[in-house]
Amino acid sequence: MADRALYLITPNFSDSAAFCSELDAALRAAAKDDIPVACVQLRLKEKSDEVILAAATAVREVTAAHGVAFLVNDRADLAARLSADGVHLGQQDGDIGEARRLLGEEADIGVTCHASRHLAMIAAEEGADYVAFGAFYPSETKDSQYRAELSLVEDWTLMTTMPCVAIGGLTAENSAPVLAAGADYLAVCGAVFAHPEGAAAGIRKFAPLFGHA
Ligand SMILES: Cc1ncc(COP(=O)(O)OP(=O)(O)O)c(N)n1
Ligand SMILES: Cc1ncsc1CCOP(=O)(O)O
Ligand SMILES: [Mg+2]
Repeated sequence: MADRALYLITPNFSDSAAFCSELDAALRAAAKDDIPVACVQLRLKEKSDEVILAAATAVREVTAAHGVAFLVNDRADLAARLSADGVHLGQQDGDIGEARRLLGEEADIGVTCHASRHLAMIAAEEGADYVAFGAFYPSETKDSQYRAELSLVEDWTLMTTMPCVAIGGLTAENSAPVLAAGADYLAVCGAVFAHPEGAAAGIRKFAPLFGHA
């Protein structure tokens, strides 16, 4: 994954065609304005495997067209069936070693570490490729009982070279301190996909954070 970039997380969509059209518009806008996008994580909750697999096929067509990595949330087995670029695992989503076995050495395996340096150190020891800290701000997408502080990111970047993702209520307006603290990726769902003027307008707002007016 490219460094210092957006990490897009899908909303829990039902209409794949409509979502893919929004995603395509967002990725076009990002490319035009030079806004780096490292990956798209397919995060579909409470859906059957068949629904996830069909949605994944549609979303991956869009990510592939834009040269953006495609990650699956929660399910290393589905990520393997899809030959996805990686998987994001929460603390209850299975074992990093098993995900590595299923996905191979090249896959990106990320792990939710909430607001805990201890969890991040364990994930690093177990072979994760990145750790995710959050929530930094209240999120409309997912309630989180954890609140991460900027100092956690600062400490992590001093301690290790392992990339870290920041997540939770991130917007173009509140993310500058998170990047300044050393976060490699800004994981964003609502600020892009729930933007009132559409996902392309949502993603354009992030341009100044990546050095573009
Ligand atoms: C990049 C990233 N960070 C954290 C999460 C949250 O994962 P998890 O705690 O497993 O919660 P769900 O997303 O599965 O509800 C994530 N998905 N992505
Ligand atoms: C999956 C997840 N985990 C912690 S907050 C969150 C949701 C991120 O979405 P948003 O960018 O809309 O807050
Ligand atoms: Mg999960």
